[in-house]
Amino acid sequence: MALEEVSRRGLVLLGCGRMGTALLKGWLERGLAPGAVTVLDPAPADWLAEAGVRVNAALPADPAIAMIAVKPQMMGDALPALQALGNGRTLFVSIAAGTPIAQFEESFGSETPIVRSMPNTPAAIGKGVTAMIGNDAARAQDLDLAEELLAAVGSVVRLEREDQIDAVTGVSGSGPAYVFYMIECLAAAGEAQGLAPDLALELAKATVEGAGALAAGAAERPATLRDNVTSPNGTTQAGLAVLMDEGAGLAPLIARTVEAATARSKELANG
Ligand SMILES: NC(=O)C1=CN([C@@H]2O[C@H](COP(=O)(O)OP(=O)(O)OC[C@H]3O[C@@H](n4cnc5c(N)ncnc54)[C@H](OP(=O)(O)O)[C@@H]3O)[C@@H](O)[C@H]2O)C=CC1
Ligand SMILES: O=C(O)[C@@H]1CCC=N1
Repeated sequence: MALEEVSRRGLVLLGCGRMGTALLKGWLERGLAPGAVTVLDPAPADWLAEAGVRVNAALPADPAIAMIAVKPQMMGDALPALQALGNGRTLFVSIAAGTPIAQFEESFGSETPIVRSMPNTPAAIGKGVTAMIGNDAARAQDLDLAEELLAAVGSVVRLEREDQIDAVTGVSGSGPAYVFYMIECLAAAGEAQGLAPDLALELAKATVEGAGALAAGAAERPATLRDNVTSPNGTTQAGLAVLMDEGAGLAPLIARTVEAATARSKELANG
């Protein structure tokens, strides 16, 4: 339904880099009309015009959505292009890390409905997860529209407070990169144990894919699924003794990783 409304009224995408592309590809594949999309980007990729998307064209009069997908550091340069849509019916949806709602209200007016969200790149294949929260001007139907749009490319959670988004960024916004690195490390470790590089990578990718799908679909908690792999005094137990070491294992490492990303999100918000 959201994609129908957006196809009718239009969507402006400010910044079409890695994350903007992931979302847009997800929406186009799920039925968003390419001609309803206006991309504003200084170096747009060729596929956009080829797909029928309007590129660096005039703003539509009353688009349903103005999506902000530029780097936090580019906001000052980029936001004026959307000025004309402020304080109107257009719902602004930001995906930018570390950019508070207050900054958008300052740019576009406090009557502007704004949703701040944090998606992740698996949205490109409909497997993203996005957390979102609206400002005071965002009415129930605005939040529903944002949620439906984001739900077209994965799952959506609504936050209670804006400051939760820093930790969300540290966990799920940045999280795909941690998992990709896990794949890299698993493959490299396989190579170190004598496997050919292609085989090690194939095994690592398939293992993460399969374990992720199993965890997502199972009624059991991940700890139970882990136990199911672990035979007493077997190979997994030997491996986990290293990975679950209290001081040097994965838990403290991941805790520090998420803490650093969360701290960086807060830092970005303070300029
Ligand atoms: N990548 C990710 O996994 C995620 C990113 N985000 C957020 O999404 C936003 C975009 O990140 P990401 O896609 O990775 O970054 P990218 O650099 O890949 O994309 C940003 C795009 O904006 C363009 N741009 C720069 N200046 C302007 C301008 N004045 N007007 C319009 N477009 C402009 C850039 O063009 P050029 O390259 O030519 O400068 C680029 O194409 C960030 O705020 C980030 O925090 C959120 C969740 C996940
Ligand atoms: O690295 C970043 O700052 C962005 C936000 C979450 C993922 N990428």
